[in-house]
Amino acid sequence: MKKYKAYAKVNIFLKITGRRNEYHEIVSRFMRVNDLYDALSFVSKKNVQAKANEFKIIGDFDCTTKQNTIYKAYVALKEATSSQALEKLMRTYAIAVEKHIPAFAGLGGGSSDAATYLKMCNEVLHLGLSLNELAQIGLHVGADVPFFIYGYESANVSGIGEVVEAFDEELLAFDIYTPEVQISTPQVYKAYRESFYAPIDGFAADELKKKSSLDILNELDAKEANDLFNPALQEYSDLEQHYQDGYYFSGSGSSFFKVKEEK
Ligand SMILES: C[C@@](CO)(OP(=O)(O)O)[C@H](O)COP(=O)(O)OP(=O)(O)OC[C@H]1O[C@@H](n2ccc(N)nc2=O)[C@H](O)[C@@H]1O
Ligand SMILES: Nc1ncnc2c1ncn2[C@@H]1O[C@H](COP(=O)(O)OP(=O)(O)O)[C@@H](O)[C@H]1O
Repeated sequence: MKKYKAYAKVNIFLKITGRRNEYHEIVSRFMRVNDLYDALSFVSKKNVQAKANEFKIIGDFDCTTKQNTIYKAYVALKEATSSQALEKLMRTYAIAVEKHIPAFAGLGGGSSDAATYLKMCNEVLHLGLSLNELAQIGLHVGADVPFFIYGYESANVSGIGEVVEAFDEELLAFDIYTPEVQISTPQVYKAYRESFYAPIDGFAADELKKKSSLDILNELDAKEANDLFNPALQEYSDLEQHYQDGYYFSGSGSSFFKVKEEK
């Protein structure tokens, strides 16, 4: 069976521009991590231990099936399309995931799996959904899902994650370090809101959106580049000891990254 790659991402910069209900509006440069991905495939239930009516995910996860973003993507797709063929597909096949992207890492692993699953279903079932439609469905699963639906190597992402604009630049290679600190995204946003709230204005956001990722990383330090780094340090005191000079913080953490040095 064909294998589909679900890439990781890093946030080159992530700035808050305001609030929307329970969410925060952001402006962020997302870049794909080309050498870090999960691999997803459909596997016939004849070849695995699974009940006919069970939604079966095979893979190394620390959450239940109902909590898995892939299952959430299935539910969202079913609601959006009422597709009988989708239900039939998941009665016949399990979804196998070779998990390489660490969880709780700020690398978007769960969101990328969900996006890839939506695209796989669209392809094999000939649902004919556009990328915009898939992104809208995916947004119900997580704010990072639309970026992975569009599949750009680099993009400016805004709103709460639903506005994705391709950014034309060279794809960078990264050294990534993921400390074993289980960071909760909602907790970090909450700490930002309560202790660090200082949204940037539209002019500053536009300036950032125009700059290449290399220029951003040359000009800003880790705290300037990511508004969620200070709140994450406040909430997770263990994080400080893992921070090394020259590294940047991805999303709500816990991963740090830097551009790979050429050998
Ligand atoms: C911080 C970022 C940056 O890329 O990603 P990660 O570091 O988690 O990968 C995203 O903004 C996270 O995206 P994601 O992890 O998909 O968030 P969701 O599941 O949609 O939201 C979880 C919770 O985080 C908070 N949240 C999320 C996104 C956002 N723009 N504002 C928020 O305040 C809300 O409290 C929300 O209920
Ligand atoms: N397909 C999935 N892959 C990874 N984690 C998942 C998935 N589905 C649900 N989760 C849960 O989501 C949380 C972490 O999400 P993940 O996307 O890996 O991290 P982050 O949002 O920090 O990038 C954990 O609670 C994990 O159990």
